[in-house]
Amino acid sequence: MKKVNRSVNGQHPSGKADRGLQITGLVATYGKSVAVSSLDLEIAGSEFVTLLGPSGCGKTTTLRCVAGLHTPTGGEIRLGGRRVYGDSVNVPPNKRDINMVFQSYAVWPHMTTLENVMYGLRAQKMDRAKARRKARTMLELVGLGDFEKRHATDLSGGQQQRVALARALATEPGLVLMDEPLSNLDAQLRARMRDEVRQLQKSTGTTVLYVTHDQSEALSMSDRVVVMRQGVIQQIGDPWSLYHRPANGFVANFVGEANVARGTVTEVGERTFTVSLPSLGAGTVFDVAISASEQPPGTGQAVSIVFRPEWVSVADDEQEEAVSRAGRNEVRATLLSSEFLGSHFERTYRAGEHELRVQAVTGPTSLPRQAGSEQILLITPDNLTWFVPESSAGGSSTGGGAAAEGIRESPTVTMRG
Ligand SMILES: Nc1ncnc2c1ncn2[C@@H]1O[C@H](COP(=O)(O)OP(=O)(O)OP(=O)(O)O)[C@@H](O)[C@H]1O
Repeated sequence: MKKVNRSVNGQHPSGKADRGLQITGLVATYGKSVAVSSLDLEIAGSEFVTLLGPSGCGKTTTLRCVAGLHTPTGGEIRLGGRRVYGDSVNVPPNKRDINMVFQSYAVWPHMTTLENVMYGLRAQKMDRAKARRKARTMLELVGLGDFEKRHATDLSGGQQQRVALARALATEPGLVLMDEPLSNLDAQLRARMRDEVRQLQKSTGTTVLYVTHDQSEALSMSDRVVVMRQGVIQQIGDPWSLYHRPANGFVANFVGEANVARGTVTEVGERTFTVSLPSLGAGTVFDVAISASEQPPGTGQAVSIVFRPEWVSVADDEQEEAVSRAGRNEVRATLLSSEFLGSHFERTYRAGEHELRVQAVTGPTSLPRQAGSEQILLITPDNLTWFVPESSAGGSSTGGGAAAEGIRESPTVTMRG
C-alpha cells in the first residue's frame, strides 16, 4: 500500500491535523433518502472518536463514505491533510491509507494467525522477515503471542477479533475505522475488550473512528463522542461533557437516563440562577449553579432543566421538616414503583406532569418505602444542568452557556466537586 503524503493544509486546534481526519459538509443519500446530512467532523491524529446513535442514524454510512465504500452526494473528506473525496477527487478505498475492523471478525480462514497479520505488511512490500517480526509484535500486543500457528478460524470469537485488530493496526494506517467490533462478543468479554482496544489504540497512537449504538462503550473508550440522530450531529464532546452537559433532550436521554423539565428563569445571580418549574408541581423552584465556563440564561428565558436519576436524593423523615421550610430544590413526589437492585433502588415517582426516575442508594438500616407514599426529592444546585429548548433557541438574546439545542460542540466543562 502506497504511503500517504502527510503534509497538511487545514490545522486542527490540537496541531495534529497532519495525521487526522477532516470531514466537511458530508451529505450521503440512498436514492432520494438522506442518510447523512451536512456532517462536519475533525479528528486529530491519535484521537479515538466514536459515532454514537440509534439504529439507522447514519453511523455506518458515514464510516463507509470515509472508507470510500459509499460515494457521498456532497462534501469533502481529508485524511492526513490529503483530499480523498470532494472537488472531483474520489480516491479508491485501497489507496486511502485506511483499515477497517468489522462486527464480523473477517479473518482469513485459510491462513494462520501470523499469516493473517503479515498479509497487509507483505502487501506493502515489507520483506518477509521484517513482516514476520512486526506481525509477532502485534500478536504479542493483543495477547496472542502463543497462537501464531493456529488457523484463525480455530480461535474463539474474542481471539479472532484480536487478530482482526492486530491486522488492522500492523500496517500503521492513517486511520482505522471500527464498526461495532465488539457487538458479537458476550457481555463479559465485550467489557474486557473495551479496555484492550483502548490500550492498544493508545500504545500504537492510531487514529480511530469507531461506531457503536452502546453508550457505555462510547463513554468508556473515547476521547470524544459524536451523538447522531437521523443523519444529523446532535453534540460532539468528551464523555464527561456529554453526560453532564447534554445539549438537548435527545442527548440527555440517549447518553444515560435523564429527567428533563421545562421552566422559566425568574432571577439570575452570580453563582446561581433561579427557575420556576410548575410542571413538577405548583410552586416548585430550583436554584441552579452557574459553572465558571458558562454564560447564564437571562431572566424570563425558557430553559430545560436536566437531572440524572443518581443526582437526586430522597429526604428522610428528619430532613423532611427542614426541607419543606426551605422550599427550594425540592420536589413533592408520589412513589409509583421501586425495584431493588442490590446496590440501589430504581424508583419511579409522579411529580406534577412528570414521571421521574430516581436511583436511591440505601444502607442496612434504611426502611423500604411503600408505593403510593409521598416523599420529598432533593436536588442540589450543583446537580442540575440545563439547555435552551429547541422552540426557544435563537429566540433569546442571552443564549445558553449550556449548549442550546442544535449547537454542536460541548463547552469546556468545569468539574463540579
Ligand atoms: N444500502 C442501503 N440502501 C438504502 N438505504 C440504506 C442502505 N444502507 C443504509 N440505508 C439507510 O440509511 C440510513 C442510515 O443507515 P446506517 O446503516 O448508516 O445507520 P446506522 O446508524 O449505522 O444504523 P445501525 O446501528 O443499525 O447499523 C437508514 O435509514 C438506513 O435504512
